[in-house]
Amino acid sequence: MSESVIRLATRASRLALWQTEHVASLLNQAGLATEIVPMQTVGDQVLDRSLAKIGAKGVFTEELEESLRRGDTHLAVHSAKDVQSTIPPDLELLAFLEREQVNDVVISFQEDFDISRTGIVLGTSSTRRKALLRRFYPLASTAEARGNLQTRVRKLEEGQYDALVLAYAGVHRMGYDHLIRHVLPTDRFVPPVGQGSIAVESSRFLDNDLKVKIKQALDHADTHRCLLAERAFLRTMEGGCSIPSFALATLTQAGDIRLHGGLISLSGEEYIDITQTAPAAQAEGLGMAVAEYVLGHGGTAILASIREHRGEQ
Ligand SMILES: NCc1[nH]cc(CCC(=O)O)c1CC(=O)O
Repeated sequence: MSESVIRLATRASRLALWQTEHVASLLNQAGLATEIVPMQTVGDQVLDRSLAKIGAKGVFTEELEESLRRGDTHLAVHSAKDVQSTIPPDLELLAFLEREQVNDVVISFQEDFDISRTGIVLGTSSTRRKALLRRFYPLASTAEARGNLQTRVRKLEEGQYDALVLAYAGVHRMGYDHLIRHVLPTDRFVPPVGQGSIAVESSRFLDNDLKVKIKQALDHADTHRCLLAERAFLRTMEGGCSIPSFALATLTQAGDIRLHGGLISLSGEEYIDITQTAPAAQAEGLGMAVAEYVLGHGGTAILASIREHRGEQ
């Protein structure tokens, strides 16, 4: 095998492979040869519990990071949403790919599906989606839906739920657009940090010239700036994927960053959010400021009650 082939660590799900093939094709266009190395993560193996209950950080990333450390692979390709807010010191996030539409969507095989109807069952395992649904669609109930997208869509087709609530990015990439019945608005269903972008991670010790080439081929500067703000928000919230926090950064026409972030209680009753704007160079400070506002205006109490609730289970 030639030394110059870039080995890409990825989960083995079809969505992860699609995303990694996308990364590979951008690298190939830049003249870099690639090889895809699929692997299983804890998140792929433990399917009988919600992610909140598995609890461990990095359920979809740790095995990929271990492979970077061993030098078995050069890059790990993740859904940005699945990447922990703090990266271990021997690793770094090299690039964020241009973001796909960020919305959550509702998919169903029922052509006349209406989310406002009484008594419908929505499949989701996300604490954020469950809480937002309780707040905005209190007539619906939710049921656990773990597993990769194909598994969830099969369960939907079998009638285990009336509909699934999912990220548009995954639905679109897997070719399920024809099942979309509602596109949930981002001002209410604010997405989780990173949704819709692909993150590329490497060892800090990867050759510097190669890092520069990889960044040039993959990184989308505007997305990267937005993700810096969102990830600083998440770090300050000390949330991780099991906390129903949300944050969406966008660029204004003037080139500033606008960050809408918040937190919702599990019952959906309490909802704290704020939008702030700052110059793009202060992306991380903006993320911290929005999180500090949320924590200081009831967020700390919500987090404490979520932890207490977890302790009881
Ligand atoms: N948590 C699983 C996961 N990780 C990334 C995506 C979709 C792609 C993305 O959000 O970037 C999904 C599925 C979903 O939330 O519906």
